[in-house]
Amino acid sequence: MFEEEKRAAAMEAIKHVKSGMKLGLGTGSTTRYFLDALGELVKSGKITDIIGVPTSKKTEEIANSYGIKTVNNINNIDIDFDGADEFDPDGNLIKGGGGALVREKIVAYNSKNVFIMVDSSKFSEKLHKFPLPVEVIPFMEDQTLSHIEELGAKCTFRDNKKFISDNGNYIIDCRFDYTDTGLEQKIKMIPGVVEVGIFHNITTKIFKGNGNTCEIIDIKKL
Ligand SMILES: O=C(CO)[C@H](O)[C@H](O)COP(=O)(O)O
Repeated sequence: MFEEEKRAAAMEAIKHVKSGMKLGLGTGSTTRYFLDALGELVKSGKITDIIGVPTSKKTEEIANSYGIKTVNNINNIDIDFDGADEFDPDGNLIKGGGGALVREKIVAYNSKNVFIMVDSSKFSEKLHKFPLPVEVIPFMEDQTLSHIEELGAKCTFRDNKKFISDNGNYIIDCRFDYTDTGLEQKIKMIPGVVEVGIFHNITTKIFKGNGNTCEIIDIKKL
């Protein structure tokens, strides 16, 4: 439904890619528009010497199909390009709808700039719409879920534990009345929790599709 807006966001964001850059490569349908456009630029030789850090096996496969070099361990990533499931006016994000939140947060945290590409449906004044994804190890996982529920959520294992992340873990989708960023630390303290899909104070710019145009929201000064 919002495909035109996703594409508009990706086409605006990709203008910031320069040859020789180290890029974080996100996961999801919006980032797919970015990856396909980047792939065409690399194939045509308009952009060269890119190194990508993929945030999922799917993204790695797409990048490699275009001949983009990918690595899993590198310093000084210039720009991380990724999507989000929900964002607020301060650039706080909910991520993990595609189950890639662990690698996405590691890449974002280690990038000089984080550019988030979204369609207009992802905006909320306060984060509350999208259930908060939490990645947990497959050991005593039912107890881990119970401890998260004690914080005020209704939790379910994604696809009844049939969904397994690229890291071999389960994802729990947590429905809070609204997702206060303070929950990130409270949930991460629970033994068994690997990562929480709250991305607080990480975003540099948001590229928000609006019809066939894109609004750029500056969160942090570059
Ligand atoms: O966090 C993510 C994956 O873990 C995705 O970036 C997020 O789910 C947005 O995906 P889409 O662009 O398909 O809406």
